[in-house]
Amino acid sequence: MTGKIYSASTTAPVNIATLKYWGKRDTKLNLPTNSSISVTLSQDDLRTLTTASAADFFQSDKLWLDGKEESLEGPRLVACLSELRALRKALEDANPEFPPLSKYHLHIISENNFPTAAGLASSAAGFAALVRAIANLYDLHQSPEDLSRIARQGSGSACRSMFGGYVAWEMGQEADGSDSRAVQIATQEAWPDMKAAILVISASKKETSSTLGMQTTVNTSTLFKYRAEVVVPQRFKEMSKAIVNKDFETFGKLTMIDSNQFHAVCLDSSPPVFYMNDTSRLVIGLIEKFNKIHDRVVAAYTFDAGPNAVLYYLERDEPIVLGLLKAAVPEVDGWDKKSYTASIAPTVPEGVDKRILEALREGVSKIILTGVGSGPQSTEETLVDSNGLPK
Ligand SMILES: Nc1ncnc2c1ncn2[C@@H]1O[C@H](COP(=O)(O)OP(=O)(O)OP(=O)(O)O)[C@@H](O)[C@H]1O
Ligand SMILES: C[C@@](O)(CCOP(=O)(O)OP(=O)(O)O)CC(=O)O
Repeated sequence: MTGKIYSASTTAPVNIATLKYWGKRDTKLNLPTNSSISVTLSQDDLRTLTTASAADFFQSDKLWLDGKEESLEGPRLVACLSELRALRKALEDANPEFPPLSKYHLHIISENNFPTAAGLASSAAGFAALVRAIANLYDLHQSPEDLSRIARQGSGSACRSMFGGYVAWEMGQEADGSDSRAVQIATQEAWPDMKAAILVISASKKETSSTLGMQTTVNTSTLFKYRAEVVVPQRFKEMSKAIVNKDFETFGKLTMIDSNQFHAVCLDSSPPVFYMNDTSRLVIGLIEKFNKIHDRVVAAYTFDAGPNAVLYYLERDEPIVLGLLKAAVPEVDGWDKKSYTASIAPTVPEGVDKRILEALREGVSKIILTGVGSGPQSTEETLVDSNGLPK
């Protein structure tokens, strides 16, 4: 017997930090040791689509990710579901005519249009979509800031994917995490010409998870304390100001030095944690040289917990940045996704060693061209069929 299935679907974006979150002061609540900042990337290129559904005949909570059933027993998922259910329960208590969705089991179906667990921030988009979809299903009226506190418990960086544009995660001080949440620094419209090129250097699952890597750093790195207590608070103010002022020179410089410091504290951990590889380091060398030749910051690199490079640059510099990348990796997948790249000529600026470009060719498998984008969006597209199962 099947009864009514209630459902809601949303998409959610990936975000790539420009001031990195690395370290937890509370591992259960995902409370960070420092505030962080990120750019939300366009969902035209990278997105999670999640449908949350509830019905009185569902036998248990279930999650399907990219067509495969996954366990819902992990403490992070449990924390998100129980907080959302408690909010729905309060709404039902105040409005007895509402259907008792808080008592029904959930079927959650999700698809990422990019590789999962490959250092492309799938957990951020995934948990943001899960929280947003259930909040929509439950008709919750909490603000994105409030919901970001729940998404944070799924994966820290997920709290920043509750917003589009330029986003800060304020670390907060409270032991219960009530003030550790994401806020928007600037909308996508306020600084729309931010572009990003992702060089996929490896799309395989990483060796050391972010969760494990950052706890090794917190427990063993002596440089880490200085980063969290002295460097990041100052950098947070400078980067927020650079974003509001659309000052790419400062934004880009801070982005690069912060990525490098994050990887330095990883190296200062015991045992050391390595996320970048030789190709990643070639990208750093190339971009440093390129900026030097132009005598300004044209492109800024950043690397998360994996070897993939993300380059931020402004739209007006697209011809020279993509000209360089076309000279380096002309054959990789991804160029054909954007028709405007056909007219961009491969260009090697004088002073760039062609051997570096040739070496890069060996290590880069794909390019994703994207830019700043919006936050989660409700959609009519649904992943659930009339029996409450994945379509
Ligand atoms: N759409 C989704 N819905 C729910 N959970 C998801 C979704 N996508 C990813 N996840 C969860 O996130 C995990 C992957 O997170 P992980 O941190 O290992 O990789 P990543 O997010 O791609 O990389 P990084 O955070 O370093 O950029 C998956 O194993 C899954 O548990
Ligand atoms: C390097 C980072 O991407 C680390 C992200 O870590 P996660 O948010 O994936 O970690 P958990 O909270 O343990 O799920 C930097 C960042 O996104 O700020």
